[in-house]
Formats: sequence, C-alpha cells, structure tokens
Amino acid sequence: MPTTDAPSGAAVVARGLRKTYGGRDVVDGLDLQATAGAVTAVLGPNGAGKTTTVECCEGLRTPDGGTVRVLGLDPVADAVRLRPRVGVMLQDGGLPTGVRAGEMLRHVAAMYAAPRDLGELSARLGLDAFARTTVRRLSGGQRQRLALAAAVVGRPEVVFLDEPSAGLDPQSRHAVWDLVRELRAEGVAVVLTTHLMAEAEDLADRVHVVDHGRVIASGSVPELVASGPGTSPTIRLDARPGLDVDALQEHLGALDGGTWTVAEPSPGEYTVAGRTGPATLAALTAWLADHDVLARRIAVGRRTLEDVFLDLTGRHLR
Ligand SMILES: Nc1ncnc2c1ncn2[C@@H]1O[C@H](COP(=O)(O)OP(=O)(O)OP(=O)(O)O)[C@@H](O)[C@H]1O
Repeated sequence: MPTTDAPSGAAVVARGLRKTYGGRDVVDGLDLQATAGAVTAVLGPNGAGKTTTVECCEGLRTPDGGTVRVLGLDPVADAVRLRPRVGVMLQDGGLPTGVRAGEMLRHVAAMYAAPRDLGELSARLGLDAFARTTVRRLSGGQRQRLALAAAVVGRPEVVFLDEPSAGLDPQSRHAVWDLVRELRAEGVAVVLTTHLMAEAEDLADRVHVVDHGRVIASGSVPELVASGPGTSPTIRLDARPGLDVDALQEHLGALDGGTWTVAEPSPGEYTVAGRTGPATLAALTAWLADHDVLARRIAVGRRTLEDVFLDLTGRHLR
C-alpha cells in the first residue's frame, strides 16, 4: 500500500532532496515530480546534480535530507518491493560485461512475471545483429540500446533513463524516442535526463531545469519558452567566427535604447536577443556591411528551449 500522500498520478515525488559530498550540497533542497503516462525531463549543465538526483530516486544513493517516494514507497527502504515495478537505465550502462547481449536480456526478462516480447523488443532496438556478442565487445551505442531494453523488458510502471540517447546515431535515437512515446502511451512514468534540447522539446510533457542542485524552472516546453525576459523572436546569424559581439550589442542598443544580448555559443553561430523588430534586421545587416562580414544565414525565429536553458543557466562552462 502507498505510504505517502503523493498526489494521484504522481509516480515519483522528491521534496527538499539533499545530497552532500565532501561538505558540498550537490543536491540542495530539490523538488521534483513525475506523473504516470508522462515524460518528465530533467535538464541541467554538467555537474548540476541530475544523476545524483535520479540515483536517489532509483534507491542507488541514500539522500542526506528530504524525502523521495516512488509509487508511494521509499526507494531505499522498499527497494525489494520496487524492483519489479521500476526500470533503470544508468548513464554508464551498468551492465555485466562477460555475458552475451542476447543471454543477458533473456536472463533479465526471466526475472519478471510478464516480460515484453523479446523478439519484438530486440527487433525494434536493433539488438539482433549483436545478440551473440559479449557485452564488453559492444560499441557504446549498442550498449546503450541493450541497457534500454533491459530497463523496459519487465513492463515497469516507472522508468528512469539517464541520457538514453547520448552517443546514439540518428536511427537509434529515433528508435529510442519511439519506444519512449510508446511507454508514455502505456501509462508509464518516464523520467529522463538529457543534454539534447531537441529530445526534451520532442518528448517531454514537463521539464525541470536543475542548476547547482536545485530546480530553477519547471513547466511544459511551451510554458518555459513563453516565460522569462526575452519573449521576442531571436535572430540567428551564421558568419565568420570571432565577431565583436560587444560592439554589435552596443550598436543595436543605440538603435532603440533597449537591452540586447549578442552571443556566439559556438564558433561562427550567433544569437541576437532583444526587442526584435523590423528595424533590427536593417541595423544588423548595416553593421555587418560596415565590418565587411558576409552572413551565411540570418534567421528570425521563436525562442527555443536551448535559449531558455542558456538564459537560466548562463553561458559559462562547468
Ligand atoms: N560519489 C561522489 N563523490 C563525490 N562527488 C560526487 C559523487 N557523485 C557526484 N559527485 C559530484 O556531484 C556533482 C553533481 O554530479 P552529477 O553526476 O549528479 O551531475 P550531473 O548533473 O548528472 O552532470 P552531467 O550532466 O555531467 O552528467 C558533481 O560536482 C560531481 O562531481
């Protein structure tokens, strides 16, 4: 029986979660909720505390404070009861390395009362081609797909996927995304961490943005995109790398006295955010002409989840 007053449909609830390493709170009073029949994405910069949080929810780490309930149970104290109901895909795969891939999956499936059809699961994740290969000899992407299959083969009610498509080729990524959508349609609560904004935009019903061990924003993707200071369209500019972004920022500010943020998130790719209007493009192209810069592409578009993420967490490296 449930041992907590979790809201109905809330399959995972963390309240005030805290985890400390070496006197540092790497998870610092974090609140998170994931519901059945929905995909909940946890986004955050490197080291933000995502894996630590998810592993506390999986019962693999013991929190130093706060509470976690999964299907109404304590993931550490009630680990045995939760095991058949929860699927876990760890970031490093966490698979035994000495067995053949196919044998491993059959062995995992045999532990559950009503496992998925192994033939169907293997075919859709392309596992047949390497079923007779030992896990240690699999490529990174093959291991990822095997780890995903092992996480879902027992028809769990809750699935934790830590960066499920990291390092996968586009074909595999789409196969993983299709499976995640199917899990949601079956009523599974899917919690995934990811660095791929497209993955979160495509799949997530709800996003939690984590930084410094806390949730700093939550909502659906449309809610997050509509929030925050810069709701006007962002201009994306491709041109030669190393343009003087401060000078361009100042030039645009002189246009309307507004605040502009010009950044070069990757070499030669710029974003220009502010109160974008028709005159902005004219001012931008005039500045480019003055500096003898031929743009390869100028596009005006809505804010994306990546814009929101960078606004919230900053542009410095972690
Ligand atoms: N067992 C541990 N001992 C000491 N420090 C740890 C331990 N596990 C995690 N940390 C630290 O906790 C912080 C959060 O790590 P965590 O793996 O949760 O981050 P993350 O958000 O998943 O990062 P990434 O996106 O890089 O996977 C990091 O600074 C990490 O070094």
